[in-house]
Amino acid sequence: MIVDTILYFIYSPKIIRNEAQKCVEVGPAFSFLECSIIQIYQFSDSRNLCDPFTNRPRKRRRLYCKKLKLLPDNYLEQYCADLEVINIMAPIRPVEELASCPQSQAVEENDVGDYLVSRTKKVRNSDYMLFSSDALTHISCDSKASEKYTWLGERLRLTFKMMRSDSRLIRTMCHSHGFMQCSNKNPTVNIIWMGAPVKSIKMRELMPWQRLNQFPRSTEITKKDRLYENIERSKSIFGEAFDFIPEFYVTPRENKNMELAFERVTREIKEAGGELCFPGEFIVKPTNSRQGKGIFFANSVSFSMVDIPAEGPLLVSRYLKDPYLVNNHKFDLRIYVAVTSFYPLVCYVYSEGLARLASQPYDTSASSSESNEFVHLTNYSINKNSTSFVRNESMSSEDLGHKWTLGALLRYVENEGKDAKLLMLRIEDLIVKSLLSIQNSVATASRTTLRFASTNFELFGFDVLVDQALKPWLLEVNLSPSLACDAPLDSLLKTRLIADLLNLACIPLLDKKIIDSVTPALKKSMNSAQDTESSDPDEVELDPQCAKTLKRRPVGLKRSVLNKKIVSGAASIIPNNEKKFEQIVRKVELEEGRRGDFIRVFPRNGSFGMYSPVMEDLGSDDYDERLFDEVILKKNTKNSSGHVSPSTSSASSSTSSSMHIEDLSDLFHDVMMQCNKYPTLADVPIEIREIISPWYEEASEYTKKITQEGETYACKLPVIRSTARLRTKSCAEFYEVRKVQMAKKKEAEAAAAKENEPAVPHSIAAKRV
Ligand SMILES: Nc1ncnc2c1ncn2[C@@H]1O[C@H](COP(=O)(O)OP(=O)(O)OP(=O)(O)O)[C@@H](O)[C@H]1O
Repeated sequence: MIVDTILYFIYSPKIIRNEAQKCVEVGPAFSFLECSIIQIYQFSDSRNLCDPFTNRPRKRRRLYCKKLKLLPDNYLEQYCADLEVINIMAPIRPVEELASCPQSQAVEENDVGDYLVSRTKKVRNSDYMLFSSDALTHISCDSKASEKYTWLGERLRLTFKMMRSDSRLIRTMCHSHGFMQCSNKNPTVNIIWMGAPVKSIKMRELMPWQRLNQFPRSTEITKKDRLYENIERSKSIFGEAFDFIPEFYVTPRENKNMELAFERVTREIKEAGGELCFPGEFIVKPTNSRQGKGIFFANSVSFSMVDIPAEGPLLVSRYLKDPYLVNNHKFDLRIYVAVTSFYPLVCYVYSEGLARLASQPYDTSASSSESNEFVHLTNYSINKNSTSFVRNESMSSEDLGHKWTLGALLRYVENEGKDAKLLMLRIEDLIVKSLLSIQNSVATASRTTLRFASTNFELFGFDVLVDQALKPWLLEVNLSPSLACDAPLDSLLKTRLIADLLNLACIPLLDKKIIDSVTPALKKSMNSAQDTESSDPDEVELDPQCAKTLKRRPVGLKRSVLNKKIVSGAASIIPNNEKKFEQIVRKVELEEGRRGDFIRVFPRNGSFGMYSPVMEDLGSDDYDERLFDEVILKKNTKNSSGHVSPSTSSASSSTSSSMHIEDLSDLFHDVMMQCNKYPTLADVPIEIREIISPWYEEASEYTKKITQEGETYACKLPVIRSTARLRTKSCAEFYEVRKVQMAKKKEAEAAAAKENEPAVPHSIAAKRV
C-alpha cells in the first residue's frame, strides 16, 4: 500500500515517561494535544511498520484519539476536507528506516517563517486558523454550534492582545474563535492588534508565529502631510501617473508658496469672470486629527494668516468643488485595503466598502455657515449630528439613508449610464500607486526590523472622493479604520472584513506549550543573530533549560536524529533574504485560497509590466518582478500548458501589440488618469483593453449586493458570554484594576459635580421639603 500522506506526530515526553502512551498520528489541526515537540515525516511506503515511539500495534492510535475525546464526530468532514489524505490508521515505519528514507528529505524545516508548522513543500490552509463571521452568531450563548468555532483556539490556548485599541469587533472575533485575551506584557501572544503606530524596535521582537497588524513606517501613508508629500515626490519622478491628489501645501513650512497659490487662484478665477467658490477654494485640515475635527475652509478673498494658526502642521488642499453627486448629495468612499507584504508589494482591496453621504444637499452658493459641514463634509461622525441625517437601520437595504454600501453606490452609478467598473479599476490604480510611493521607506525599515516574512499585515482605510468626470481623488488613508458597528450594514460588512483579514494574516495553529518550550531557544538564536550578523547558523547554541526539555529522548528515537533536528531547527529559524523571499512566495500562494472577499490587485495578470516603470529601484533583489514570475507567470504557464498569454507576460516579454512595453505602460497610466478622454472600457485603446479586461471582469465583485432578500442581519455585535470571554490571569487582573479605577473616577466626578452644584436657596429648599 502506498501512502501518499504527510503524517504529523505529536507526542509528549512527559506522557511517554509516565507510560501513558499518547502518540498520535495526526494532521496539523490536531496539534492541540499537550505536547512539546513535533516531528514530521513524509512516507511513500508503509508496509510492515510499527509505531516508532511506542512500538505498539498501530490500531492503538485510533484508540488514543477516541480516548482523549479530541475529535468531534464529524471532525474530518468539517475541518480536514481540504487535506489531501488524513489516514489515522495509516501504518508507519520505524524511525531508523525513516531517517534513510529519501522522501523524508523532501520535508523542509522552518518553512514560511512559521516555526514548527507547515514544514511540507505544500503549505496547507488547515495549518492556520480559519476565521468565520458565522462564529459571532453563536458566541452569546452556550451551545454546540459555538464550540465548533471555539474548541480549536481553546485547546491550543491561542491568545491575542490589544494595545491602544479597544475595538469590540476584534475582541469579539477573537473570543468567538476561542482566543484568550492576554495582558500587554505577554511575549508569546499569537495576535497583536495595535490601534496606534508601533515602535520599530518592538517589531524586532516578533516571533515567527506571531502576527501584528502593522508594518514599520506605514505612517508614511497614514499621516496626511506625509501621504501627500510622498505622492508628490513620486509625481515629480514619474509624472502625471500620480495625479490623483489635489494641489496642497503644508503649513507652516510652505506658508510662502501657499500665499502665492491663493493669489494665483483668485487671479485666475477673476480673469475667467467666475466667482470664488463657497465655502472656500481651499480646505484646511490638521494633519493629526480625525473625524472631521478642526477642518475649516479658506477662500482667497477672506484668507489671511490669522485664519490659519501658526502652530502645528496643517494640510491646506484645493477644495474639489465638482464632486459626483448621489441624489444631489456629496459622498466619499471608504475602501478597505489589506497589505500582506510591502516588498515585494502584495495588496488586496476588499470587494465590500462604504459610501458616506453628506446629510444636506450639495450647494456651493449656500450662505448658511452653520450647516456648511453637513453639505461639504461627508464624515459619518459629523453628519450623524445633523437633524436631516437618516440612519440606515434597515436589515437588507443597502442604499437607504446617508450610509450606503460600495456596491449600492456603484449600482447607482451604473444606472446613470456610467462605467462603475472602470471607476473601480481607477481606484485600485491609485491604491497601488499610493502604496508604491512609500514602498522604499517601508522596505528599508523592514530590512532592519522584520526578521520573518509573514509576521506583519495591515488594514488601511482609503478615503476617496469621486468628481463629476468619475475621476477618483485620494483624500486620506486611515491607519486603523473605524470598526464600529452601529448599524446592521456595518456589522455585516465589518465582521466579514475582519474574518477575511485575519484569514489573510494566516495565524499558525500552534499549541501554547510548544511555543513556550521553544521560545527561549528562538529568542537566544534571534539575539545571537543580531549580535553577529555573519554568524554560522549551525553554531547557534540552545538555551540549556530548553535544550534539556527538548532533548528528552522519546522511546525509539535515536539521539543523533533528534539532536540534529533540534539544532538545525533552532538555528535556521531566522531566514536569510532568499529564504524570506521563498516564504513570501508560498504565503502569497496560500493567501490565494484564504482571501475571501478580498481581490488581489497587486501582483495580478499583467500588473508588473504596467507598474514597473513607476516603481522605484529597490536594489538588485527584484522581488516584485520575481514574485510576479513565480505567482503569476508560472501559474499561467501551468494553466495553459506552456502558453503564456500576451496580456499576462512580464515587463520584458512582448505583448500581442507591436507597442513597446514602456509605451504600453504610459498609455495605461494615461487611461487611468484621463477620465474625460476614456469614460468607458469601450473608449480604452485595444492594447490596454486586452490587459485590463480580466481586471474589469473581476471588478464586478464590487457591484454585488451583500445582503439577501428576506434575510435579517444583526444590528449590533453580540455580547460575548462570560465563559467565552477568556482572559489570562494578568489580563483579568488588569481589567479588575481598571474597573476599580473607573469606578473611583466616576465617584470623584460625581463628588466634584455635587460640590460645584449651586447652593439651593433656602426658600426653594424649604419649598421642596
Ligand atoms: N480636497 C477636498 N475636496 C473636497 N472635499 C474634501 C477635500 N478634503 C476633504 N474633503 C471632505 O472633508 C471630509 C473630511 O476629510 P478627511 O477625511 O481628509 O478628514 P478627517 O478628519 O481625517 O476624516 P476621517 O474621519 O475620515 O479620518 C471628507 O470626507 C470630504 O468629504
